[in-house]
Amino acid sequence: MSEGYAGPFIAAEALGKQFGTRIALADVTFTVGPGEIVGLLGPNGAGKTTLIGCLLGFLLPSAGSIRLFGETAAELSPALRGRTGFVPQTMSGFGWFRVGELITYLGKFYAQEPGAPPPWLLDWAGLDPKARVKSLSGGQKQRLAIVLAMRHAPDLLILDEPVASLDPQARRDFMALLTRFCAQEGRSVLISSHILSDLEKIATRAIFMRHGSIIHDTPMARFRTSARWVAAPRDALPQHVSCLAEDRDTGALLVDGWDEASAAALAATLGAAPDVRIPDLETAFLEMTR
Ligand SMILES: Nc1ncnc2c1ncn2[C@@H]1O[C@H](COP(=O)(O)OP(=O)(O)OP(=O)(O)O)[C@@H](O)[C@H]1O
Repeated sequence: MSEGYAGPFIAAEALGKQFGTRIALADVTFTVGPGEIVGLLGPNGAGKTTLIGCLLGFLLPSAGSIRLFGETAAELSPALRGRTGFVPQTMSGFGWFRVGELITYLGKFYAQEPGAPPPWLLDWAGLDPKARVKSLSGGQKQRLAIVLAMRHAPDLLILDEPVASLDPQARRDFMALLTRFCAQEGRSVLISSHILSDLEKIATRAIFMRHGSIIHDTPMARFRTSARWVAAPRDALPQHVSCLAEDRDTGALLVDGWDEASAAALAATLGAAPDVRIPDLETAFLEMTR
């Protein structure tokens, strides 16, 4: 990132990825700016891990481009790599290292060696620095992966299903920790998770993926104020309201762009006030990605 760079931290443009004939990503375009906590939502096989792989330069795009801090992701300079942190789905390897040794050892790979992790991060993780990595439980290994990704105070943190093996208390504490991390001016998070109640609390934006494509990208503030379940026929919706999905059980429509004017217009069309409900992220997700 050149001095004074003020663009998005992540910029994907018409990104595509194929494995042989299998299309894992198709025409994915989005940006993530400073200060955003972006939740990446999608059912199994939607392409989240592939997208993260392209972001980290582990996978090369088959089409389009993906840039971090303005530079091609796969050719990121060591200095910019040091401004990112990554938490994988599972941490493997390094079994014979002791926790403290591994933290010190991996610090040596940075362009500028970071100091020891901040005490609040180590307190959260609660790991014995003398314990062998191979002796840690799945949840403890995940805490270690989080310490390793955050120890150098990266500007951009990318997390692929980071909380699946954390217990409820550790998960809750981690979500608070992420919010605290982003409160530092200008830091960003891209987090893929199936625990939508967590994302609902901390994300500032949600990107919904299905079959390798983005099907909806919304600020959470907009989702809260203008996404609604509305009991009405599709052709009765006011023009400025778009339909995102239909609840197969009740027939209600999930709409975006709902406001007071929509309610008045629809009531006039139907001759009665429609039944309108506020969606949660999980039910919206289930109907949109079905
Ligand atoms: N190395 C690979 N070779 C072939 N196909 C692959 C490879 N990696 C991923 N895929 C395919 O690409 C698609 C997207 O997979 P991906 O792992 O990105 O999904 P995901 O959204 O992360 O899923 P999950 O929630 O289960 O982790 C799937 O159809 C998957 O089978």
